Amino acid sequence: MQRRIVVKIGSSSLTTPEGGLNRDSIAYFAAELAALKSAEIQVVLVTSGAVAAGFREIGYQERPKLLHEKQAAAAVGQALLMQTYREALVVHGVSAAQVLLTRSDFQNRKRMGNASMALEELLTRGILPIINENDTVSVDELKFGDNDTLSALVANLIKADQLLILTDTDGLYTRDPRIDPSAVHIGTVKEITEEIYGIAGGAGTSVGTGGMRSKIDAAKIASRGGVPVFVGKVNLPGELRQSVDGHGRGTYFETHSSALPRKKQWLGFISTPIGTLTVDAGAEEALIHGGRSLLPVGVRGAKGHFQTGDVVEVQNPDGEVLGRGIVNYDAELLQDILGLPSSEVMKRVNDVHRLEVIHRDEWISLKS
Ligand SMILES: Nc1ncnc2c1ncn2[C@@H]1O[C@H](COP(=O)(O)OP(=O)(O)O)[C@@H](O)[C@H]1O
Ligand SMILES: N[C@@H](CCC(=O)OP(=O)(O)O)C(=O)O
Repeated sequence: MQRRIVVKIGSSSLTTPEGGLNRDSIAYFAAELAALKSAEIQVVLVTSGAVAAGFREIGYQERPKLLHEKQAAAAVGQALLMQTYREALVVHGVSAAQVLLTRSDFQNRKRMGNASMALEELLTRGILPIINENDTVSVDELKFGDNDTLSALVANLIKADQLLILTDTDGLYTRDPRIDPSAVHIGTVKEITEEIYGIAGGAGTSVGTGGMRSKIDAAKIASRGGVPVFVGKVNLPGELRQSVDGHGRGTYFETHSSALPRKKQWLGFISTPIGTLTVDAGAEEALIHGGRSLLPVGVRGAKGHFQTGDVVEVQNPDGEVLGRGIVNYDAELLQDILGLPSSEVMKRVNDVHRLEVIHRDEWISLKS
């Protein structure tokens, strides 16, 4: 079985701060990607840079902030981006395909099936799929915004062996190194804890969007999908291959667990919660450490107009998100029984198919 890698390149590595594509960078990445393909590694590229590449040509002085302006800039920039990649790749005999995806595509099983089949076919035929968010049609609440999350979902979808998130810094530091030059580099992260989230800051430049925080989010999604992640910098010949082989300038995020079942990946990282439940300390313990289901007795409050079968977010009284699950009651009925012991619930309801508010098989913990 051939090794399969997803490489994500951020705007900061592809464009100049003033706007516009850095053609030398794209030529460099094209050579590095071609070298992986020559080594019989299957590669999918997730690339940002459409907005940054297009905004000057459309007449904006700086990276636009309004959604419709970003969408217009991306429409110009995406064509430029693909054209530049294709020209740079053809020199190495590599043919590229454009794939544009949105978050709502991941929420639709059929569309995901189609994307997955198309990607498989492209890889089988030796083509390099180049993926970006379909910025021009993405609406605000369904946007990835940065491509880090998109790259993690793609890595899980195609069951990649590794995800490499390339950026302008050589990985994670104890603080944003642009702000604190004495920050210490972290070579390996065994587990993504609250502490790791605490040290990751926002974007470093005016062209980048997600910063280190969104890379940690992505690393979490991929590692829960069973895909190890590298976040770092490559700009020397042969350095992408070295990074794949574990000798890169960056941070390696390990994965211990085997891949979560697809249903749980969907629940945790793709679904859109319709409501929020607040649970007490006993229920938190049962869900997080006990591997148990959520019973009505542990629910303190419910917000939102959810129906049976919808996804809800679960939090503790401090507002900390504990996870997500599929709820077995609609909001109205749950209001009548929350806090009640199971014996009492059984007296009041007669046609629910389960007593549990969230069954453990339909729950994913998101607590770090
Ligand atoms: N703890 C940290 N360690 C390293 N970089 C950090 C940290 N916190 C914030 N950053 C910033 O994240 C930036 C990379 O993210 P971003 O600008 O979004 O790049 P990209 O366009 O490649 O996605 C770095 O340039 C750095 O300034
Ligand atoms: N889809 C957008 C990605 C936005 C962006 O800047 O993302 P990133 O550089 O990965 O933080 C684009 O191509 O401009």
